[in-house]
Amino acid sequence: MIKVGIVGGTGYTGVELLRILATHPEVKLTAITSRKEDGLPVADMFPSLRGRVDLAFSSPDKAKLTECDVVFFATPHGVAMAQAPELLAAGVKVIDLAADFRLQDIASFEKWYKMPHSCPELLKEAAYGLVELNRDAIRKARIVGNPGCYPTTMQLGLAPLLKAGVIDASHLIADCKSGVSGAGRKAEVATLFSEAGDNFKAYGVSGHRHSPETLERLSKLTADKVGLLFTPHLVPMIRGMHSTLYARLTKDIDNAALQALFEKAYKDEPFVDVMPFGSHPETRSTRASNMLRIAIHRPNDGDTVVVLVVQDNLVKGASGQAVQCMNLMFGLDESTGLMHVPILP
Ligand SMILES: NC(=O)C1=CN([C@@H]2O[C@H](COP(=O)(O)OP(=O)(O)OC[C@H]3O[C@@H](n4cnc5c(N)ncnc54)[C@H](OP(=O)(O)O)[C@@H]3O)[C@@H](O)[C@H]2O)C=CC1
Ligand SMILES: CC(=O)N[C@@H](CCC(=O)OP(=O)(O)O)C(=O)O
Repeated sequence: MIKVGIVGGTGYTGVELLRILATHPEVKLTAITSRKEDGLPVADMFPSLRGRVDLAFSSPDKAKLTECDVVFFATPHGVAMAQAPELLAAGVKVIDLAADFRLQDIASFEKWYKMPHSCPELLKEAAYGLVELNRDAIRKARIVGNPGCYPTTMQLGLAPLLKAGVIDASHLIADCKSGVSGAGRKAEVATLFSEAGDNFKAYGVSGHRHSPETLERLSKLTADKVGLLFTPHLVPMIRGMHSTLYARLTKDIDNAALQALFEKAYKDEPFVDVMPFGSHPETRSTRASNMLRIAIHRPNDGDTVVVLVVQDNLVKGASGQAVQCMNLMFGLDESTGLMHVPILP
C-alpha cells in the first residue's frame, strides 16, 4: 500500500483528495494536516467521510510526513517549496497542487506569484503534471507540479491543433468559466453566496497567472510563437469549468479531418472524451469525475475552429489529476481509483 500524506486537508482540493483516496485500492491514508483543526477527527468536519476516513487532522509539525511514500500539498502557493527539500531527502515523493513547481521560468514565477522561489534546483527537476502531454516525465518524477485548472482545459483543447500545425499559434483566444469552488474554501467576500450567486463576471482580464503557465507549455508543442488571450469568468455554480477556445485555421482542412486530429490524439486516453463533431458538452457531464470532454465546432464552415472543453475543476482540474500522477509515479494503472461516473443531474 502507498502511504499518503496530505498537507492542507481542510480546503476543497484537500477534501477532494480525501474523497478519491478513501476508496483507492492501493492507498493507506497516513497523515492529514490542518493548523487550525489540529486533533479534530476528519469525519467531524466532513461527515461525507464518516466510516471512510478514521484519521484526525494534525498540525504539519506533528504529522509524520516523512514516514509517507508520497505527500500531496493542497495548500496556498509557497507552502510546498518550503517543505519539499526535507521530504525528498527522506525519500518521500511530492505532488504540489499549487503553483510552486509549475512554471519553469523562475522570473515568471516570481513576477506572477510575488514571492521568491526558495528551491530553483527542484523546480528544474520537477515534472509538469499534465499526464496526457507529459506522461513519461511524470512516471520518473520525484516531484510533480500539478497544473492549474484553466491551463488543463486550454492545453488539452489546443494541443492537437498546435501539434498538427493547422492554426495560427500567435492569436489564440480562451474564454473560460469556472465554478466558485475554484476560488478555494477560505472566506472571501467575492465568494459569498449573495455576491457570487445570481451573478456573472469576468476577472483577471488584463492578466491572470494561468496565462504564463499555459503559454510556457503550449510553446513546447510548436516551433511557432504562441500568443494567447485568456479571460476567466466566475459563474454561479459550485463545481465545473467550461472553456471556449478559438483559433484561426491556416491550412485547408475539412471538418472530418479536424475531428480526426482530436480522436487520434486522445484515442487511448482514459480521461479525455472527444465528443461527436458539433456537440455541446455540459459541465455536469463531468461533475465529481476525472473526465474532461472536448467538442469541435467550425462556425459557418469558416476559417475559425472553436473547441469546447469541460471538466470538474476540483477533479481533472486539481485532485483527480494529482491522483492520476501519483498512480503513474508508483507504477499503477493511471486510472486506479479514478473511474467515478459523473453525477447527474
Ligand atoms: N480550487 C480549485 O479548483 C483548484 C485549486 N488549486 C490549488 O490548490 C491549492 C489548494 O486549493 P484549495 O483547496 O482551493 O485551498 P483552500 O484555501 O481551500 O485550502 C488551503 C488548505 O491549506 C492549509 N494551509 C494554508 N496555509 C498553510 C500553510 N502555511 N501551511 C500548511 N497548510 C496550510 C489550510 O489549512 P490550515 O490553515 O488549517 O492549515 C487548508 O487546509 C491552492 O494552491 C490552489 O491554487 C489548483 C487547481 C484548482
Ligand atoms: C474561480 C477562481 O477564483 N479560480 C482560481 C483558479 C483556480 C486555482 O486555484 O488555480 P491555482 O491553483 O493556480 O491557484 C483563480 O482564478 O484564481
